[in-house]
Amino acid sequence: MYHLLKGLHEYLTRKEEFSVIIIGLDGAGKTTLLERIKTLYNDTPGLTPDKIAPTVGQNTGKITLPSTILQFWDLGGQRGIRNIWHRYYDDCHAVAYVIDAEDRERLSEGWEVFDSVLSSPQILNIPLLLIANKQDSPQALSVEEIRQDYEDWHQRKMENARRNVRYGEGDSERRERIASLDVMGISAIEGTGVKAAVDWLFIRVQNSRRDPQKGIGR
Ligand SMILES: Nc1nc2c(ncn2[C@@H]2O[C@H](COP(=O)(O)OP(=O)(O)OP(=O)(O)O)[C@@H](O)[C@H]2O)c(=O)[nH]1
Ligand SMILES: [Mg+2]
Repeated sequence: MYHLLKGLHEYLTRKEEFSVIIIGLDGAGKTTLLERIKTLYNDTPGLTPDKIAPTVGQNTGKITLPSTILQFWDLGGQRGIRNIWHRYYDDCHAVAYVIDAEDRERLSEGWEVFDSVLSSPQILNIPLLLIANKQDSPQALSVEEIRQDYEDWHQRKMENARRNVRYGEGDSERRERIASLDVMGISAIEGTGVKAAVDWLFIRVQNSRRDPQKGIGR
């Protein structure tokens, strides 16, 4: 009887686990965001910004929410490391793509990389959030400006590629995705907007079609 009740209790209090990957160019603030999430949700605080070095490989962090565990995978964004991202695509349940909204010079590079992420078939149907980080900086572009900058960049790319048939392949799906793209502004350093972004991921992974038991590393 004890085992039966224990089993029932475990079943009823079982938490589904979902994997979220955090990607974006080097210096966008991904690790600062991960550590901020840990500080906001866990008893043990994450690292303070002065203790964070560029990521070579990955960092992980887990938070527990009602009926759900979110496992974050913060992947290094340096050029030579980006080619490992795709290994995580098959088994993740959501993608957070972080943009440095302050670094206008690297926005195009950020969109180029973002565009290649969007064209990956493995993550076509999973929730994707574009995060405009560093909103605490007076130089940062706002959420609306970031969205506009991406749309302008994409428009230019389409015009340049008109004659390139290959770019047109699968583009209607990508356009659909862009039209419904959610962009949120945060400051990983100050913590503003971070809970709203986590809420977005939490709600969206619950509705995602991918099997929660499948996650990365399982
Ligand atoms: N002003 C401001 N600076 C930030 C913010 N988030 C991160 N930074 C700074 O941006 C720099 C890069 O932050 P990281 O978190 O290491 O960036 P990353 O995206 O993890 O970089 P890689 O690990 O190389 O891919 C650091 O100097 C951070 O302190 C923010 O919200 N506002
Ligand atoms: Mg990092």
